[in-house]
Amino acid sequence: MVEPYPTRYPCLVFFFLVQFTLNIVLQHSITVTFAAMSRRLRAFKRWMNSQKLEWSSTTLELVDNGIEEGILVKAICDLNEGDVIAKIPKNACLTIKTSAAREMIEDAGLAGSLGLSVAVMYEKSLGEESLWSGYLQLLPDRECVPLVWTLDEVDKFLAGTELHKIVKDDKALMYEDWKECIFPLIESGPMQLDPKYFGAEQYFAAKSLVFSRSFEIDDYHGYGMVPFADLFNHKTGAENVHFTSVSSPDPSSDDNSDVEDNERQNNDHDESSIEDVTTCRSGSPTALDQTEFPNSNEMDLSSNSEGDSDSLEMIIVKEVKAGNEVFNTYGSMGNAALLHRYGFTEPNNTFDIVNIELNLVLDWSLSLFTSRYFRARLSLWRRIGYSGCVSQDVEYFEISSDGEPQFELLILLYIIFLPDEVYYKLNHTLPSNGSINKPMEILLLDKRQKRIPLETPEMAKEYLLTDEICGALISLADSREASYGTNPLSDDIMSLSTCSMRDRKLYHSSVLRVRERKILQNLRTYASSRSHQPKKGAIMKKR
Ligand SMILES: C[S@@+](CC[C@H](N)C(=O)[O-])C[C@H]1O[C@@H](n2cnc3c(N)ncnc32)[C@H](O)[C@@H]1O
Repeated sequence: MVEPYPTRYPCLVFFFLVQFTLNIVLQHSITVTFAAMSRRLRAFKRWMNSQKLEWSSTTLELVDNGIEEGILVKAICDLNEGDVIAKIPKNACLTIKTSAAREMIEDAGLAGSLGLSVAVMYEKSLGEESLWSGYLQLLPDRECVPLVWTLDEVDKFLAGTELHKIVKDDKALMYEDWKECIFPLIESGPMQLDPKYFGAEQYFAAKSLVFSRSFEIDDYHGYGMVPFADLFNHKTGAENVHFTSVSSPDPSSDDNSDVEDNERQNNDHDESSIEDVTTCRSGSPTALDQTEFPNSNEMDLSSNSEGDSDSLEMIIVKEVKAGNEVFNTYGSMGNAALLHRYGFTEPNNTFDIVNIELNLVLDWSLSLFTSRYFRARLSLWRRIGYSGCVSQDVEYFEISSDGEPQFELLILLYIIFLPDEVYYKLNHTLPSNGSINKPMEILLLDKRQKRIPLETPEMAKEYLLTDEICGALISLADSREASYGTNPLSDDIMSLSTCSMRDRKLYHSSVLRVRERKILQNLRTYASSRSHQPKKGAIMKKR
């Protein structure tokens, strides 16, 4: 007879019972978690109403994917260019000026991202009492940017990448800021701050939110946290909304408004990075401490000056079909900059770059030339008017995602390889100071029996890429690659393919590492395809 239950296997019954109960508990806890998620969204919506923050819930859907993945914004119906999708009163933005800690922050002389971080910490410390509690409860405690990783994680995940040193410097500099500016406020400030909310760790957490979510509002408010506007995710070069803090009398009648916005945004970038130094591209990360507010958030948040200049507007700049996510752009950034500031990367980011430090060029040159020789050639390069990019006192050259080296590096290598007679001739004919009009024509003098078109760097490149220089580029790529350790790129690619995106630190640092190593591979291909000799560095007698 078959027994109704397999009582002969009591252990098995027990096992099934435990598993059944566990499943119910697990399902319940998942439901509870997501219920809590939508609760936080409901609370936020109520808060927006209380602040007269206008948006249409029949046009846009706010989707809560949980603490890890956060919120995203979807279009419920087709959205067309020019549609205003939100109107945000400036008073609803959390800034130094609007915070209850304004007096303390201003009296302590704190401004910029440091002051705004203190405002965020203060409002968080007020809990339900804060005017922004309905907004703050929606935000993660911190953004998962490398700044808030432990030092061990920074070493483990970022070794060799463009971010390794920068993040370590960030952490040290920001700790100094905290000690110098915030610790005294806890000790003897006017507001009896609770140390539990104002420690170094809380400061780093607030700073991660400020860097990843703040926007420039206007001259009076400066940068601030802009509720609702900060819910849009980023997509490089494919944004749907614009957001600008520039007030124009009537945006619809201002034909130049787009141009002006773009110019302002570019200026924002210039202020905060090294782009103005040379022809450096935009993918390079800079220490957060130096960048102040890297997020120029290019969404169109225009001051509405028709009747109420106290509000900001978000406008659709590229149509969105119903059901699709509505994206913003945080700017044109490589993965190092994206990971640094926002804690994520994009798989095929064309703004990716790798840097070759001038020191690496020096190290390579010492295998062929004396240090005196290198310094003399470097000095000629500078006298002609060239320099690399500079960040935190480090001079470097960028290699773009397709492996193309920065023009200034090619010139430096060209000068290093100039035959002595040409070098001496050049050195003596050049004025000792003052600018040189046509440096390329001077440089390529020895090659100019026939006319060489030098109107653009592109034209000149063909003449600069000698076999020696191509060999040097390959050697430099090899030296830069050594910083990633001894495992081959294929190992990194394999581990990335098996890594879950939910493991954010590992996943995004792996994307960064693989992309950088592929750029170095592209640099080798770039050099090999232009050289006529078998590659593997230039073998020369030491001069
Ligand atoms: C201004 S918030 C955007 C809204 C955010 N998703 C939320 O939950 O509120 C910026 C953060 O969103 C996330 N994010 C934005 N765009 C992303 C993307 N393309 N891929 C992955 N994460 C993204 C990152 O964590 C980033 O620091």
